[in-house]
Amino acid sequence: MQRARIIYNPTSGREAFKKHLPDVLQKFEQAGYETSCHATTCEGDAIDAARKAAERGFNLIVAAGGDGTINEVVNGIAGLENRPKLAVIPVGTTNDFARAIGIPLNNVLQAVETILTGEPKKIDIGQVNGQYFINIAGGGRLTELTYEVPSKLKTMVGQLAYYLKGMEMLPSIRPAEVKIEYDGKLFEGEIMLFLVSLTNSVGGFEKLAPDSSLNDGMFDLLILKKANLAEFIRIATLALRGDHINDEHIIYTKANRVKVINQDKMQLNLDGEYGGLLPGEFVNLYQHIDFMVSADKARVLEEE
Ligand SMILES: Nc1ncnc2c1ncn2[C@@H]1O[C@H](COP(=O)(O)OP(=O)(O)OP(=O)(O)O)[C@@H](O)[C@H]1O
Repeated sequence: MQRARIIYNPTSGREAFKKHLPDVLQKFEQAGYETSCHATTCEGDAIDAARKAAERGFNLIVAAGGDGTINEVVNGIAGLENRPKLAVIPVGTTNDFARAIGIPLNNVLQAVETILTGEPKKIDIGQVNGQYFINIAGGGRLTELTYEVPSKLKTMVGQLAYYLKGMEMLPSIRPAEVKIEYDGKLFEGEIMLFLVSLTNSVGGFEKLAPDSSLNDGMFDLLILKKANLAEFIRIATLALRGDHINDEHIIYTKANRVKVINQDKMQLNLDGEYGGLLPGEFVNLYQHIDFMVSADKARVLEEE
């Protein structure tokens, strides 16, 4: 008998998941899973809950929440030898990862249907300084705006909140002096930000890392070198269409390992949350987690 554990964040998004819970449980039961659930109680609780579920032999963990909840569930199991499969029901404010694996957003029952008709696929995740990430990591003042946006504002206006906060911060953004080693190459100089990404859709910029693949063992590394305000606005506009990658201020390349050594104090951003201070070495863990992806996405991944 297959066993599934649903770990859901009751505060996520518009708190819409709970009313669907009986239907969700029933659908997983009908599909042959003996299913139970756990509502997270505070920040970090999904890490513990996921680890316990893995240790108790659940075959599938279903994370219901936003990117923050999936990140925690992954952090709970990524270090274990025997890792259950993961599935995602996206009900958060930002659901970049669910979008990347083809799970429909903001429709709980459709998401469940997609999971149950989908396939497990081995997907890369990232590791840095003992922590794991699923979408993106980065550093530089500009990346800090993701956690300076108050969550109430996030829920109310979604992605727009990031842009507004970004506009407000722009004039105060200072470059930072760094050394970045990536797969044997070295960049040394002042940067506005660097990003190490696993998926191509980041904070509403769907073409920020246009070449990223979910299962090739490589990050997309993007470095934005020192730029003035006018240059920065021009590059951000290009980035909306994915046309930023040939700009002279940008380094955009694939890398399996990225080591960042900072001269100035620099915070690490992991999947949009504060992840401690840099320096750090980012390692791509090749096909480390089995995620249930949509049938369409499974076909695309097989063809890549
Ligand atoms: N019971 C709880 N009370 C308060 N916070 C919680 C609770 N359970 C989980 N959390 C925290 O809420 C954070 C955000 O959750 P999550 O990502 O699921 O939803 P979101 O905020 O709607 O979406 P996103 O993070 O994608 O913007 C998580 O990082 C988690 O630590």
